[in-house]
Amino acid sequence: MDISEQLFERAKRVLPGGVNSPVRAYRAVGMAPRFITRADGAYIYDEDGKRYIDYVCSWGPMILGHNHPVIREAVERAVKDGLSFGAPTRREVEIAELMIGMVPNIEMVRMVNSGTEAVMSALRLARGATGRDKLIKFEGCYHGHSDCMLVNAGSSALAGGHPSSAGVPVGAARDTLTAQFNDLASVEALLEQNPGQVAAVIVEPVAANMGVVGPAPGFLEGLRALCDKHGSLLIFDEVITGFRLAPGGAQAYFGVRADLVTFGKIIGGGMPVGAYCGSRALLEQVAPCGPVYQAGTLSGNPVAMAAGLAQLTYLREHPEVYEHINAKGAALVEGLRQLVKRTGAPVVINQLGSLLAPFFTPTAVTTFTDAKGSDVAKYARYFQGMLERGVALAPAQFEAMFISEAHTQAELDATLAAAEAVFQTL
Ligand SMILES: Cc1ncc(COP(=O)(O)O)c(C=O)c1O
Ligand SMILES: N[C@H](C=O)CCC(=O)O
Repeated sequence: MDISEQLFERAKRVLPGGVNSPVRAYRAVGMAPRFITRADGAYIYDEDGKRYIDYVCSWGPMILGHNHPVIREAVERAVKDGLSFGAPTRREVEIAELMIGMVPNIEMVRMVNSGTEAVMSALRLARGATGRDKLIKFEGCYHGHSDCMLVNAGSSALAGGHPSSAGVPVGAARDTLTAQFNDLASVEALLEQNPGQVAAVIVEPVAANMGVVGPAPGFLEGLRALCDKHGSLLIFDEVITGFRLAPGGAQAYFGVRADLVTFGKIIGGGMPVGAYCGSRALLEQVAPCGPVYQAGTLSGNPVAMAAGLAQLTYLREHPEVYEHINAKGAALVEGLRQLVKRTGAPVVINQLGSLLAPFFTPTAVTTFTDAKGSDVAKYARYFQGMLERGVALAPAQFEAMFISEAHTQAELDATLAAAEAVFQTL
């Protein structure tokens, strides 16, 4: 047993499944997880001294690569002033101003500690503001683990076989209606069957927890129109797409306005942060201004704000980052598609900007049904082969690959060389 395997055995005695988040247990790829000691640039290093090109990027936050000096130094400076005050700070104002300046259609920001909290709070706000209880989400989209969102969810909930979790009271899930991603008619039908009752439609503008599936032309615009027609709020869950597709996120990238937007990941620079944002009229319904209660002991934590502020400031001052990561996404997908042609491997690769996912299926993947129909056992073999060759992909089919500013042509070439070898074995 190598050191990671030994640590995993120890971990399983004290942590459920040996981990603090299910996907990390590598169950979907049938092996023991790597235990990571450090990360730098495009690489992560494990307890056994092995180095991997990292396409997990902490599930998205590390858009500039790991251990970026600008963020590390901001955190080091912040730590010297104390770890938490439970009181307002200048940095919270600065990061909110920065986000409002970069993202269209948001006038106010409330900081929380995770993407889950951001979505849970945005949904409460939507229900409070509209006086309606029902919500529409999409099968295979993941919005964190609040009760009402663990209904037909994606990500590890799907990979682990529990898209609708045990422990969610019937009452908490009853008002969550499920539609199909890229199928406007399924949304329209639910809105018509529940007239005047749907508080919000929540969507990942790019579905990135069923692998990666982009919105079909007109899908997001159609959701906007349906929400307007039925008086429901449109929530973009931009925990993955926010500050990744573009500085203004999916709203800017696709030119569609959302009423509420949730963020996480990138806005924390690697620290635990989430936020929900929208118009002044909506956000002023939140306590202490309005009747929708939401609070947090560590919300707006000064160290987390320093990391997020440093990362977002860097992104605002270096918009070329987006050209770079999107071009690298396009180059990687092009290289992989050529390999698919050459080797005849039955693989479809979806890509939007710096988000990618391979599906082991011969036909296009544009819906959740298509994604679910791909060969997950083959994905597991692909993952294992790539890891052996020093490339760390998401350890489950229903996740995204993330490209950072730190990935260079050398890493892309090494990734393609590894993929060529692995495709031949599948
Ligand atoms: C789109 C989306 N929303 C919400 C979440 C929940 O965020 P967190 O894991 O920070 O709670 C995630 C990821 O986990 C996500 O990908
Ligand atoms: N798909 C999830 C977030 O985007 C993966 C992170 C996790 O569940 O630990």
